[in-house]
Amino acid sequence: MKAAVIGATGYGGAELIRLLQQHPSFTLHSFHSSSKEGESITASYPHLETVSGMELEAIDSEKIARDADVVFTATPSGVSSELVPELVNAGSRVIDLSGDFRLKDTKQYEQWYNKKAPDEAILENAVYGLTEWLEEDITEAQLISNPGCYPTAALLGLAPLLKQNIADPESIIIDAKTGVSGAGKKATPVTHFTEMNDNLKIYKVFAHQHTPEIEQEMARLNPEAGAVTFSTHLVPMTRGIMTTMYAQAPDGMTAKELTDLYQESYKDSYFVRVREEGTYPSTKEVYGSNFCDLSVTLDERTNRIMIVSVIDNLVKGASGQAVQNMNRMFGIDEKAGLAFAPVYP
Ligand SMILES: NC(=O)C1=CN([C@@H]2O[C@H](COP(=O)(O)OP(=O)(O)OC[C@H]3O[C@@H](n4cnc5c(N)ncnc54)[C@H](OP(=O)(O)O)[C@@H]3O)[C@@H](O)[C@H]2O)C=CC1
Ligand SMILES: CC(=O)N[C@@H](CCC(=O)OP(=O)(O)O)C(=O)O
Repeated sequence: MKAAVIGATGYGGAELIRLLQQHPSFTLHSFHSSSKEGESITASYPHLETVSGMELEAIDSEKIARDADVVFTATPSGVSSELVPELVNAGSRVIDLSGDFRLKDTKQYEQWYNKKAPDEAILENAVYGLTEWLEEDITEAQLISNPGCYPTAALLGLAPLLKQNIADPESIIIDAKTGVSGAGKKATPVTHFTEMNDNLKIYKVFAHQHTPEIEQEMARLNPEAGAVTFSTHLVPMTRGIMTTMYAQAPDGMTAKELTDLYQESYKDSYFVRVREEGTYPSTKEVYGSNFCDLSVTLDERTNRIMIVSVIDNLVKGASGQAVQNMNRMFGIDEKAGLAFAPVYP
């Protein structure tokens, strides 16, 4: 089967190329660019020399739909909302990495992204692809909206608690940190070297566009869930997200019961690894991989649950989960092309 990647010159696109070039059932059919048509991908990414010398092609939705079995749109928010409907209407099966098709409430999208919402008919049929918690079979789905990086880490960490209705959802606080590749390839005044080196920054305080996405999906897991406190920080590292989450526990709960619940919840999920009680994951332990490592514990003095969740933002937080969703869409083993160990140290 054949895959096409739009936005191949970005970080998410480059990661899709890395994952797809060694996939057992898909070949990389074409890469597409809005600004570098005709250039070799190695002009943008010399590390892909000998891996793929293919040329970047223009974005022609009709042609892509005719030639490829699946299309990844690793394009910015506001671009996907225009591009994805063209592809869907031309008959493509699409996995979109942007935030454009995640929020079902278009008013919320316009408020948090400050952009025009996508076509409602296309949006209605988009399936939110948090793979481990998909409620439906996606083998017939035409459009998957791949979750945001922070929501992936946060929701995988909170889902067992929410599903079992263990903690008061109103008490949940999500404190998150990310590596700088989360901001994409272009340096900005916030992310360039002298700003980020030897520094730790809080940003988008109470204004992060992933807040409504997390709330929407928390409510799907537990209708009692409402507004959440969510803070985001930039850390001087390339890849990785750590979310540390807190919730008030009911009386009488033990750390062991919580760990047992998490281990049971994820016993059939290859990519979610729940740590033994008393051990905590770090971002390096998932670097370059599709794993999400979790630990859960209880502070007996405050009766507060603490969950730690780590992912690689470019893999489980973007391109890896997108490939996992593609595997599900095509009814093949969800681990295909993804069952490799993290890069360590
Ligand atoms: N980085 C991360 O960790 C994560 C990113 N995402 C989301 O994935 C998407 C891709 O992110 P990322 O790769 O980091 O971003 P980058 O900024 O690194 O790359 C985005 C690419 O989109 C292409 N592009 C820009 N404008 C247009 C346009 N008008 N039409 C078509 N293509 C365009 C550009 O390629 P060209 O100029 O060659 O067309 C660019 O290389 C974004 O929506 C992002 O929010 C989601 C989760 C995590
Ligand atoms: C470090 C950094 O800036 N990270 C980005 C991650 C979000 C992203 O990738 O955008 P989507 O909304 O399309 O998921 C941010 O915090 O906005």
